[in-house]
Amino acid sequence: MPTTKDFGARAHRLARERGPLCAGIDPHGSQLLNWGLDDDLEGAERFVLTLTEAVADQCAFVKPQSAFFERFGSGGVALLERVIAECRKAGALVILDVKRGDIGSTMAAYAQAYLDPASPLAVDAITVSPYLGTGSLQPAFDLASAHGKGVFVLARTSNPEGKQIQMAKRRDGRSVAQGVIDEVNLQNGDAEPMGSFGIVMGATIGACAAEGDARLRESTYGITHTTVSQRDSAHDLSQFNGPILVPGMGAQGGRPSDLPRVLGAAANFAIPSYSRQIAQPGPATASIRTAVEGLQEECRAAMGE
Ligand SMILES: O=c1ccn([C@@H]2O[C@H](COP(=O)(O)O)[C@@H](O)[C@H]2O)c(=O)[nH]1
Repeated sequence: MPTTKDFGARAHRLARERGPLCAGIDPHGSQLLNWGLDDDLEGAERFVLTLTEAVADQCAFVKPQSAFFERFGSGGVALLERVIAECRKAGALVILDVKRGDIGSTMAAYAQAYLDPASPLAVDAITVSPYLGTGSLQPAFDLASAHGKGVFVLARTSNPEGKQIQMAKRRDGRSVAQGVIDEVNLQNGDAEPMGSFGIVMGATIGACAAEGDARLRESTYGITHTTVSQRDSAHDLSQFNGPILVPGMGAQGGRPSDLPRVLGAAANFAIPSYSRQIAQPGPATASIRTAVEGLQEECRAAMGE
């Protein structure tokens, strides 16, 4: 039974309060150099703590990219723990972009690492990969449900290489991505205002199926989105009832106007995510805050809020 303490409900509430934007915290070598910092642990620390101070009380969502911390070894992981704690203290929901996926028994250990509140790396939600089968992610769904956490499953990623596998056709006619979308949505049931199980849809991908296409599928083939999607060029989000993390904004070319194009009516579930672009005006925190405010407004307007 979903409650107001669940990730979906908390995300919905905070996005309305602070805006839908997710601030990515990626201590990328080139970003450190842009700020006049060395590409080492000390530089990364200055970079991420400055960004955290600028965005964590302003944004509903903060998304550290684990890889950029892990490259510094145990010191980087300790820094990640610190960023998580600071962001949560400032009231932001932390989505750790860690893209885990493994056989069920190992997946349970990954879930424990990030979704068990007793873990030093506990966050509000994580990204996971469904390429060992969406069913292999069940331990993460279960632990998230038990602790009011969220899970975002990669469906259509923002990189051009993703299309070949994600848009491949399954035997039932749906694309691999559509199968993932439908399977994740089963976890959400009829949760209100939305469930805690989300998908990742890059801002740089093709448009969603128009409403008319979804109706045509039903009337012509007597099928619904949960069985077969007849189009392979588009995805159908008309029944999706969870948060949609949208990376690829800014540096990769995605714009707020892409949100309704890619997500259709589900754009109101969008969490548009920017990493490099929000660090660009730094290191002055006031400049970062002003840029984030502008992007929040552009995203809200594009989402029809
Ligand atoms: O499909 C995906 C999934 C995740 N990402 C991650 O988002 C940020 C994007 O960084 P930008 O600087 O805003 O381009 C990065 O951490 C990726 O690993 C993605 O880009 N696409």
